[in-house]
Amino acid sequence: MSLPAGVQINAPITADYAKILTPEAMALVAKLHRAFEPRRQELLKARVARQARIDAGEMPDFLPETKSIREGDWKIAPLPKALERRRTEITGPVEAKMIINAYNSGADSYMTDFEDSNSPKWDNQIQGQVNLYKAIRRELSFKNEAGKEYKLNDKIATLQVRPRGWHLDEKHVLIDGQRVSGGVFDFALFLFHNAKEQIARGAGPFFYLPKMESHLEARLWNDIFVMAQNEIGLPQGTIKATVLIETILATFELEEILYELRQHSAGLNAGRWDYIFSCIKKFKRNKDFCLANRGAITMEVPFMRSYALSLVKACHKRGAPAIGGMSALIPIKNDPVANEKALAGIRHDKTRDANDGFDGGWVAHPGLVPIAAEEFQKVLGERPNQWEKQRDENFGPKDWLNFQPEQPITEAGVRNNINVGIHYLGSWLAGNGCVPIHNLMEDAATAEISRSQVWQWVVSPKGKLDDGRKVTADMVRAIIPEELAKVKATVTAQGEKTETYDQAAKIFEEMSLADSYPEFLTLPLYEAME
Ligand SMILES: CC(=O)SCCNC(=O)CCNC(=O)[C@H](O)C(C)(C)COP(=O)(O)OP(=O)(O)OC[C@H]1O[C@@H](n2cnc3c(N)ncnc32)[C@H](O)[C@@H]1OP(=O)(O)O
Ligand SMILES: O=CC(=O)O
Ligand SMILES: [Mg+2]
Repeated sequence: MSLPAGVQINAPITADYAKILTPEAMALVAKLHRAFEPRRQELLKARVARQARIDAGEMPDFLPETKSIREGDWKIAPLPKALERRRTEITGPVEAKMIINAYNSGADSYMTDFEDSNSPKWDNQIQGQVNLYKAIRRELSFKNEAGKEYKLNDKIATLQVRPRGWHLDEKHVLIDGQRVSGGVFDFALFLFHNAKEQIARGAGPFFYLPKMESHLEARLWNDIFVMAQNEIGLPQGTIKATVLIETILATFELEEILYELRQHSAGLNAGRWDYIFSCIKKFKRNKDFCLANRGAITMEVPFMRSYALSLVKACHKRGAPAIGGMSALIPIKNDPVANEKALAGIRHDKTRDANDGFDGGWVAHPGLVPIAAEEFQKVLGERPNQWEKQRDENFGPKDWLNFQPEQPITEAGVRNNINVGIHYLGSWLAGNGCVPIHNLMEDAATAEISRSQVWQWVVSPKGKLDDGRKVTADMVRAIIPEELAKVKATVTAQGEKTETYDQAAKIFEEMSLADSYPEFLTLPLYEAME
């Protein structure tokens, strides 16, 4: 297959993949890479430098140089009709059956995911692009092993696409000998093949942008949008993107992020799981900071609540949608009592978000769409959104950095983190990036919390169990084989292979006991995968 000069693909290219990896589409990838890769690398270096300053005791605050943006009178550009109603947004990995089920779920919108819920194997990435290409043209179908056929309904959800974050490379694609950004690769291929088709069908190229830490990172996406629109002949402002506020540092730049993307913004989303992970990651070496068991860090604890309400306030002040995040609760089969409890938990989550002013929220599973829809209906009635609802609290650093509760930390909590971490890593290495574990949705973001808590409880003087024992490296080393055995038994009982789980346990131990904390668990995992 012919590729533009300087472009190399070191992975299999099937006949279907060749329809995506065309010379013209790869030329766009190469153009964006050559124009913007130096800036991506600078921004990644700036993250490392900032982390070093935080490790040395610097605390984040509002940026003095962007005061005029926070105080200025501006709004984001008007949104297309297709993005006015987003009460229910279902999310999920880019597999054919799940794409069809999500599109047909009755949700207003569907965020298809190359990120947290996707394991970025070459085949997952490119087959995902093939699936979306077909789905947008209504050519996607699927038949399961029992012969059940899946097709798209007449009425389907509005598509939004989440490319990978700035930290991830696509190692199979080299441009001038250098790895391309995973996010730029996912974005450019999708946009090149589908934007005009989506517009012709009454929607548009809509994206979700993950894990950003500053408005300068948002500016990079904006500049990429501008060049990509020019390259493929789309009017400026056609692309719309919702930014996930899922790092503690981004909370200090909510309005700046909206401002950078104001021609392309579709609002902000409260990505709670990566947010908790980011709080742990950023302040993990601060002796005063140590969060309790994962289950105790709910949306109702003060630092999470102040973040969520600040996000609604910033969005509505700027005419932008505020979209709520995802509860990890999912329907539970074969246990009606536990199922009722899980569904009540979802209802509670959506009721709170709707009353707080969010315009919609995420669900993990089609069975949860009607519940989320009902709760938003109660608050919104006939209105498609509540962009007009203004909040007037003035939360700031002392609220966002008030990291409580610190207790309980229990042996069960340590074991749960180790069990979930190994289970998720093993599944990810096998190519599945979203897994039900102990009746909860687990993806890269939730697994990051688990492995980071183990690291922090070992390192922090506050990492003590409720019975007085200190969490130590020896304790973790002793628990890992016990939890690995439990994980393997569970996976075997589900009829799946366990061959990736020993490696997962090894990587988990290395990551949670290393002196130098790996910035993302997906970085060593990605190097370990083909
Ligand atoms: C922190 C964040 O980033 S959140 C965003 C990322 N996370 C996600 O997107 C979560 C996506 N959700 C999922 O992957 C799944 O719901 C899981 C893994 C949590 C649970 O999956 P399962 O145990 O297979 O669910 P279950 O067996 O109840 O599924 C029933 C049906 O619903 C489908 N389904 C479940 N979740 C989804 C979904 N999110 N999208 C589309 N279809 C779905 C299943 O494919 C299955 O279809 P079938 O009956 O036609 O075979
Ligand atoms: O991407 C969402 C999150 O909660 O993380
Ligand atoms: Mg996330």
